[in-house]
Amino acid sequence: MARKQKLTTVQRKDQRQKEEAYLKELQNKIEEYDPKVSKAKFFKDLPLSSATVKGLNEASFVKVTEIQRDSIPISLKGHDILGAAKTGSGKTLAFLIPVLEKLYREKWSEFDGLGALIISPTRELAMQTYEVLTKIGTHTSFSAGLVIGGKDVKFESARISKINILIGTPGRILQHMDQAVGLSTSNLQMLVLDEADRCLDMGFQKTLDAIVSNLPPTRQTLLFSATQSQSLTDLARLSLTDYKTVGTQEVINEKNGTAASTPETLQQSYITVELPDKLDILFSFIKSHLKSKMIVFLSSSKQVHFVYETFRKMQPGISLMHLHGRQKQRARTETLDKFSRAQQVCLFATDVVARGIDFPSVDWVVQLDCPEDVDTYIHRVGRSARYGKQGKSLIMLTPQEQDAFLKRLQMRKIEPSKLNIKQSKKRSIKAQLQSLLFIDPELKYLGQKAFISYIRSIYIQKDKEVFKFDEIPTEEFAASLGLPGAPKIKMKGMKSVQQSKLLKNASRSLLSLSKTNDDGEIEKKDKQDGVRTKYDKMFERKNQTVLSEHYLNITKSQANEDEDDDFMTIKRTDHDLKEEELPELLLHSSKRGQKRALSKKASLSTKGNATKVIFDDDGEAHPVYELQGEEDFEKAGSAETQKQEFIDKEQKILKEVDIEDKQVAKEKKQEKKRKRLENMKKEMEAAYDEEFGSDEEEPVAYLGTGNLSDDMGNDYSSAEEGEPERKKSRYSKNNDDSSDEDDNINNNGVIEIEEPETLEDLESLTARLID
Ligand SMILES: Nc1ncnc2c1ncn2[C@@H]1O[C@H](COP(=O)(O)OP(=O)(O)OP(=O)(O)O)[C@@H](O)[C@H]1O
Repeated sequence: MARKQKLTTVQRKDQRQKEEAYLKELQNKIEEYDPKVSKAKFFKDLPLSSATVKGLNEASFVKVTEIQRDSIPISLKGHDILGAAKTGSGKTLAFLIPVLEKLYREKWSEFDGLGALIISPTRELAMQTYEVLTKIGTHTSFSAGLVIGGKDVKFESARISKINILIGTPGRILQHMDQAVGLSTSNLQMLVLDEADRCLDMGFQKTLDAIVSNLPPTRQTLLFSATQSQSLTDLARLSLTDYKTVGTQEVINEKNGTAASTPETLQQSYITVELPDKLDILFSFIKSHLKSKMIVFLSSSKQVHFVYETFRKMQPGISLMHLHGRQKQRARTETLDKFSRAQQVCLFATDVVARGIDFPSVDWVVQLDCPEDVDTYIHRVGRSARYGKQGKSLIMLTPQEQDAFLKRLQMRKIEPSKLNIKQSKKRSIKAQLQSLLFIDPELKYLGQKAFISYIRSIYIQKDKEVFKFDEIPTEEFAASLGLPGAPKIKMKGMKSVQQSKLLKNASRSLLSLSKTNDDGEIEKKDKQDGVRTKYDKMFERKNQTVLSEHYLNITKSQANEDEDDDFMTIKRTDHDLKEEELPELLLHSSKRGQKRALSKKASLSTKGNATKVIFDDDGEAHPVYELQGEEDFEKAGSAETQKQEFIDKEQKILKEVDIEDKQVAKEKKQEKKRKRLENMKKEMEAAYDEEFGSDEEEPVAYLGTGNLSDDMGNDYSSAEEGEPERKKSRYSKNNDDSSDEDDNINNNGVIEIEEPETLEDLESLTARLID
């Protein structure tokens, strides 16, 4: 890069004036721009700064999409937006570009703090948005940060004050707001709620309300989704002021009931399958689409886990992956990354990736389990046929679900075509599953969990016309998973699911579900006949830790995997059941917890010393000596001897207790010392990171050069048309500091940025920028 000249005061003044003039001109262009008249085709046709256009072009974004063309000019004018456009139509850029532009025009710098807040319902979506932002923002001077949980809050807090654009999930953002250190929202210019209706479905209403109430009312708010639900309209009413609704015609028509809001390039189909045949059909489907990239949606992480583990063993001939909200963040990120890059692969997933995630070139979206509503259907199938590409979707509907769900789809103008299964292609895997589960207790256990979570998922559904709990063929379904029988789910006042069906007309309160057995585990079906295998005995044991380490890894570890914020687990919380009414699905508590519960010693320790008492005729309790006759008393020795014996005994106890107390005090002291040293170490590390940057994932990235001149494609020294130079950011990646006091202009400090391809690239880029 060319070495820059040191600027004189006059030159700098001149630059500032040009900068002012440039920004004024940009503002005028925005005001004059009429989206109805000027139908922009390219980003350069929109009233955008050259820094943003350059960043977009370098990221291969040249032509605008419909939602971008229609919404960006309105957002630039400062209006609040309720934006709706089909899946894969480019909504991310529709809100990121106005964010960058707003801060650019406000000449935002690191000293101005947080300028924009972008809230996403899932970690995956937040990461993806962050990635797009860092791609297109390379010619701006802002810092961007990602807070999604799964990281040390203190670590994030220490850096959050430097962030201009913060992207995160609702819970984690509120956590930072509550801590009131670092994160100051008083200057906030823009709030973006991406897939806001999903946040509401996941039960984040209160969190969102709390976040929004902390923000200055003067801010601009953009709200985007591919579906327009009532909850979204309600949220819009609460959080937007005088907003404009922007949507592609299809979404508006879809609302009017005249067009579907699924992409035209998506070929949609359905098949009718009895619940017990679903896995057979899925396996056959995968076997006959080995050259495809597909996502299979299931309704719970336990089902995902089970199908993934069993199908892996049956080796259908294609690479299999799984992703759900109960995995560790690292595993989730790795799978996202691998799946994005793979070409022939099958991903089993929950709705954690149903919304917003932009996987390239997905050929098939298969819905093994019926989604909870049409919106979820639209988002799931929207993982294919993105940005005008071709794609296919298949939904398996049971005869019980079919009519009602197809009716729901039809009301939204979605009419998938019926597929029939070729008998020649159909093969049953039931026997294989049975033998797999027979020889592998781990799989059997996973199967039981999958069974129960499916039953539970049907039970909690709101739409009772589609999801008919009492028509589930439980025995056949269990057999289809390879289980020897349907695990009993015991309910309060009832003995089994079957019995609950007998009471299907009883009020829901009667269906309050009780704990299953002493361990909170599913109750085993009585073995009336047959020989109990060693595995059966194993499963009957209370202490499941007898199972292998692998078992512990694949099951119990899940409980700990949610790390510090279980809000990240995708789950519907707006069903109208109370948690305690749901079938109990808990695994045994931790090993230590179990030991503690079973330990006699531990339980006695809380009860104090036992003292023998005698009850008088009135039922009053007295110490033994009070009601003892004189003769009996003297039998035990003279009063003096008894007194001495008593004193000796008590002294002995005191001594023992004293030793124990000293030991406890010593341990406490050691623990305190250890903690002090640990804190000191942490402080030193933090100070070191502050000074030299950290190897860990850094939640702050600096997007551009901080040099308006550069960003506008002009070096001041060669600027003919006088594009001005912008004030330098201390954190800009370009280290050439042309402040007049500083003679040490060092252009060798320029970091060359390759386009990040993977999340690891992005992380290392972030770390390098900080350095
Ligand atoms: N102007 C553009 N030029 C080229 N590609 C684009 C453009 N805008 C978006 N894309 C690409 O289209 C794909 C879909 O974009 P995006 O993820 O923003 O869609 P979306 O509308 O947010 O979808 P969803 O509703 O599923 O979240 C992405 O791969 C993105 O890179």
